[in-house]
Amino acid sequence: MKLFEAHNASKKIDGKGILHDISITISQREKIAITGANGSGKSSLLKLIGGIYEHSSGQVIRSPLKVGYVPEHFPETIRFKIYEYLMLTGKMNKKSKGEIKKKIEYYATAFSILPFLSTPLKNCSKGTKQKVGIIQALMKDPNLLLLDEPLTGLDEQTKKELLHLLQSIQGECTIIFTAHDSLLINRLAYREVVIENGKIVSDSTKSESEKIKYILAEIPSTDFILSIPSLSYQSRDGNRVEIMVTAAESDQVLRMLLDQGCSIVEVIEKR
Ligand SMILES: Nc1ncnc2c1ncn2[C@@H]1O[C@H](COP(=O)(O)OP(=O)(O)OP(=O)(O)O)[C@@H](O)[C@H]1O
Repeated sequence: MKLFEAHNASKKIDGKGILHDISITISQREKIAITGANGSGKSSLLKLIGGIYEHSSGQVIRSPLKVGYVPEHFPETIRFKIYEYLMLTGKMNKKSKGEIKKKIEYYATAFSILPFLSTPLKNCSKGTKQKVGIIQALMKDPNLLLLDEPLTGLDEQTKKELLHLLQSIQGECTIIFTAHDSLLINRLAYREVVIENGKIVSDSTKSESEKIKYILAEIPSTDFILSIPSLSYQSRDGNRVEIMVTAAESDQVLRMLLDQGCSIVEVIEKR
């Protein structure tokens, strides 16, 4: 199902052309990275897709969508504690108090921010603020999640954590994000749209060898995994880990795991 179509759409603000001749079709469940240099128009394209910017000319068709939008910068002046802020955004989405409480508890646990729920947002780390930004968007149960540079300024560990959280968002949700960070572009997106001076200059889907695979393995100890810095993994129950690799590198990693006496439980490709 198509979620968004633009045909030669342009956007001007105060007479200045920001986006030019944008033609693009986006379908349900896609995971798209919008990349390009600073000031090229990435955020503006994201806003056009989400309906935050209306087009000035051309044609834009949007399906009726619940859009969750995570801005690049969390407003620094918000005086609320995390819990209060999420309650408030939940109420703005017309959810019942019980439902909001349940969702806050669920996402605060999943995003490991339970201990900070009573902390004022302005005192939180950038990573925690970013998680809160994503939670407020997810609480809408969006079918389109838009993230503006979600990993910028975070340390490597928090980047990996957020990557896993974004990958674990199940269902029909379409995710579109702007990024400079190769981690998110390589590991989350299946399609990359490159923008230059407000124009789309490339729109490509990953080849089979670039697709991501997940290896679920039982390992004697995490030391071996930790010794490979580029490998991204998440601990599962007991001594199980889920390791994320590109299809091209999966055979080599499988061999390394077997050499180390690990047993392979499952290898899956996720979309
Ligand atoms: N609301 C606005 N008012 C005026 N100019 C704007 C507005 N939004 C975007 N622009 C201009 O449009 C151009 C593209 O901006 P945009 O934020 O979309 O780029 P970007 O690729 O996301 O940049 P960055 O990587 O630095 O975040 C810039 O020249 C910017 O100044």
